[in-house]
Amino acid sequence: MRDTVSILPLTVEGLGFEAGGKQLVADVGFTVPRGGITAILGPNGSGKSLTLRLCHGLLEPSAGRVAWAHPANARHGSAKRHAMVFQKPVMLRRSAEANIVHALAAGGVARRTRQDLARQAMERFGLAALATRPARLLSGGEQQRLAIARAWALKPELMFLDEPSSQLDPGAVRQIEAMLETLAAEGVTLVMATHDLGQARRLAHRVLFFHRGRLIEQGPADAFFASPSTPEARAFIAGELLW
Ligand SMILES: Nc1ncnc2c1ncn2[C@@H]1O[C@H](COP(=O)(O)OP(=O)(O)OP(=O)(O)O)[C@@H](O)[C@H]1O
Repeated sequence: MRDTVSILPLTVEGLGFEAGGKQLVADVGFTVPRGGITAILGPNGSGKSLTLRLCHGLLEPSAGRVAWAHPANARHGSAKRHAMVFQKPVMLRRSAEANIVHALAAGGVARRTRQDLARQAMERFGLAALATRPARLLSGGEQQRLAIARAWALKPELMFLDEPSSQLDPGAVRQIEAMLETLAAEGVTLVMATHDLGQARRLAHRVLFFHRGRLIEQGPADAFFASPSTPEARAFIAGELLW
């Protein structure tokens, strides 16, 4: 049985990442409390994806730290209490449902419950009709919904999402947003990089705004959009080209 002590808040302090002699992320600090949706905004190449990967443990920071309130629970067996969904979902060459079963197996879930949990996840997000279809033949939007359902099946407390709907048509974007709202309403904490300002306005409670590898502004989403305090954020919101 899962330990129910929360891994949140997540505290990031002085986070830095260097590669190829370049400082790509520098001196990043923020806290993610329990609940709500945090949008990570910023122009191309500003360090959003790297920050998500550093927080999820896919990269080792070259400076600073990523601290979970209850570190022992951040990794539970091989199943983490935080999950990550990528811009382009990676699907195995098997059915949609088998992709979830595989993730549950990799996450250390007992064999006898995997099938039921996979089915629940498919039903939860209206994917039951796709269960036996080869996952790689699903549309982009269907694959992304499956990727989110697959992450959800492992019962994460927090989900990192890297541009989860950037390659989808408006209808599929709406479906993904509805899924994210459902997850947030269920109490899953979401941290999401997005280019889509409309999406951030619709979904986010908090904003982290990155520019050139630095977190230069953060706060409640309403305040960020109504009165950004840095010229860079003002320009970004106004749709002016930034680099
Ligand atoms: N492993 C790496 N080695 C060297 N440079 C890297 C590496 N990973 C990312 N970068 C560079 O670091 C910078 C930040 O990358 P990151 O992917 O975090 O940007 P981003 O804000 O997510 O951008 P986008 O909005 O375009 O996805 C970019 O200039 C990128 O080319």
